[in-house]
Amino acid sequence: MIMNTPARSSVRAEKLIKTYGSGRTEVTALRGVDLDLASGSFTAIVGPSGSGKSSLMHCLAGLDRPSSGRVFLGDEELTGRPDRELTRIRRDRIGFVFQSFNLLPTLTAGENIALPADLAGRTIDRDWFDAVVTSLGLTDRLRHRPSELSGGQQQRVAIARALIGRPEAVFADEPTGALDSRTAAQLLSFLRTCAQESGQTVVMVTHDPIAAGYADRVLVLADGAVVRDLDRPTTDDVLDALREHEPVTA
Ligand SMILES: Nc1ncnc2c1ncn2[C@@H]1O[C@H](COP(=O)(O)OP(=O)(O)OP(=O)(O)O)[C@@H](O)[C@H]1O
Repeated sequence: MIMNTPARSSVRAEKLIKTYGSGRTEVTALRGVDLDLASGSFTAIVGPSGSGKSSLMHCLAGLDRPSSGRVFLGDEELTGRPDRELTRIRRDRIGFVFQSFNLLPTLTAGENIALPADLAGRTIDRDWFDAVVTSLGLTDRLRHRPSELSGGQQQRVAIARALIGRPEAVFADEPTGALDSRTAAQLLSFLRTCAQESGQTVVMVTHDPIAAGYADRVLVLADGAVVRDLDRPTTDDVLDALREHEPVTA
């Protein structure tokens, strides 16, 4: 009998707890999250505002440290490492798209996209650069500076920058927030291709059930815990799961 090999684990978290502040102002953003995302998977994290989505992504991407628990990228543990090593792992193996695009205003779009690879001293694969830029519709915008681009174009430059080094894990916080529906659909299809064809592990936070419908797996977060784990859900499945966990309003 042929056994299916279990998918290789890429991003893993054990008993993640994240609290901010202390004493009377203490807020618990994550309450013991366990997570295992396979290489080449595309996962969407959804949930009400304040449910802990950004906190979870920041801990998984090594941008913030959990209060307790462990985070792994492949076989390497991120938790407990000195800042210098975390910075190296992030630079070499992780791409991150922030809600605020964090583009450098004095550089052109093309230079912004190439910057992380340049800083890491890596040569950029021209074919891959062209594929990313074309899929994101940025070919005729490469010489523009961020101030000369629309919000959606700046968002796409930030996404191209995160993808250009072909990192094994890509984390995107609301990547379609500033995009019209056609450009959003193009981007989501491209992220899915990155997962399926390049084996990259893609994790995205989104408020949009349609965007979540592009993912293989949707995790619903509520009050700092994963309350649903949906396998290839439709947009309606995501909407239903979100409705179940809407915060009760008076
Ligand atoms: N730096 C911080 N200091 C104090 N509290 C914080 C901080 N960051 C987040 N929180 C709190 O932690 C909880 C989870 O926040 P988080 O940003 O992770 O939620 P989210 O699901 O991403 O929200 P949104 O969808 O509104 O972006 C919230 O109650 C928030 O107020």
